[in-house]
Amino acid sequence: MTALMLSNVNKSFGNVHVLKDITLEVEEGEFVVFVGPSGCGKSTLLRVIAGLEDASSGEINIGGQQVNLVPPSKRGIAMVFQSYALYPHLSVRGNMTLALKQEKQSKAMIEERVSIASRMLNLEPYLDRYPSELSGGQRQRVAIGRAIVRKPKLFLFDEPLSNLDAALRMNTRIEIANLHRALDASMIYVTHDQTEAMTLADKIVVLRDGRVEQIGSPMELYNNPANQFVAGFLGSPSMNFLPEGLLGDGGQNTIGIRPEDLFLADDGPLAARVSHVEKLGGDTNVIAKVHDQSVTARLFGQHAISEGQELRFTYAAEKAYRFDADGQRLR
Ligand SMILES: Nc1ncnc2c1ncn2[C@@H]1O[C@H](COP(=O)(O)OP(=O)(O)OP(=O)(O)O)[C@@H](O)[C@H]1O
Repeated sequence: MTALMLSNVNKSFGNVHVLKDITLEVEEGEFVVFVGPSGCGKSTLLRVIAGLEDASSGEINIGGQQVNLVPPSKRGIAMVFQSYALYPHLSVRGNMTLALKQEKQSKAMIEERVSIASRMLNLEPYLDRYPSELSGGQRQRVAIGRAIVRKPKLFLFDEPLSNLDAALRMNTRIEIANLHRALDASMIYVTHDQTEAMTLADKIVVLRDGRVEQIGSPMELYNNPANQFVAGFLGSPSMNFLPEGLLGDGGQNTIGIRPEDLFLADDGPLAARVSHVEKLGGDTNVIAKVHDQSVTARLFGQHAISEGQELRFTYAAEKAYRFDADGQRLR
């Protein structure tokens, strides 16, 4: 069954058209990530799905039911916000049980659900603490616990990890992946962070300026981007784009080469002058100028390369992407 279906959803604030004809599906049990640059409409789309904003037109279907006119609390969804949005005057247990109490669920059922969720999230020692007595990571786990106990048909996460430091982000990312596996729930997750998108998603939806640019599995999008925007958006460091003319091919198109597909070669076609080197230990990122174009090469291992050095790079022809003047992929 389909957990969520959006058909031609539009949203305008006054005369600002923010979401443009969004059509997509989330299958039951699927983990779908929305990515895109700041302001492209990710949060607005999530809020329209949750019912916190009304769609201006189009249809929203959750678990087989059209929900355009159904209030948020009746949509069978639970949302986890970046800001956690916990009630400061309620304990962890109080925060986790509030919605169930409001739904007048039985005491035994509430106990059982809190017990299962707090065990899953390692929150058992903290049930009687208040949010102010918890770390950022613990607060985020409470916010997730509060969503889990409601057994929603669909989980919505709005940049849940962006307030955490790098190490905690990684741990929490792994916890969310484990949680998804354990709950077998349908989840939609908004993020800026492409590592989160690539590692968590069954399916990524790339948005740009309120439109869907491409939908696919992380590897489909990485290996087969439909256009220059998607090619440049996924991958870190980003894909290099060079005018075809620079590579001696004479055409007017743009050639895309990923940093990991550039290699040092004395007779390589790309003559470059190194402008910056990032030594990461396992890898070395070399940022260099080819004529006036900046390119980044990600070389495996450690290299004695320094600023100002002249190098030549090569690449395998089958690893090069071609885009026309409008940024559409040429095959
Ligand atoms: N209530 C509102 N009234 C008017 N414009 C709004 C409102 N909410 C959002 N917008 C506009 O809609 C666009 C999309 O905003 P949204 O917050 O959905 O983007 P986003 O992709 O989530 O961005 P970010 O990654 O920066 O959080 C922006 O141009 C924003 O200014």
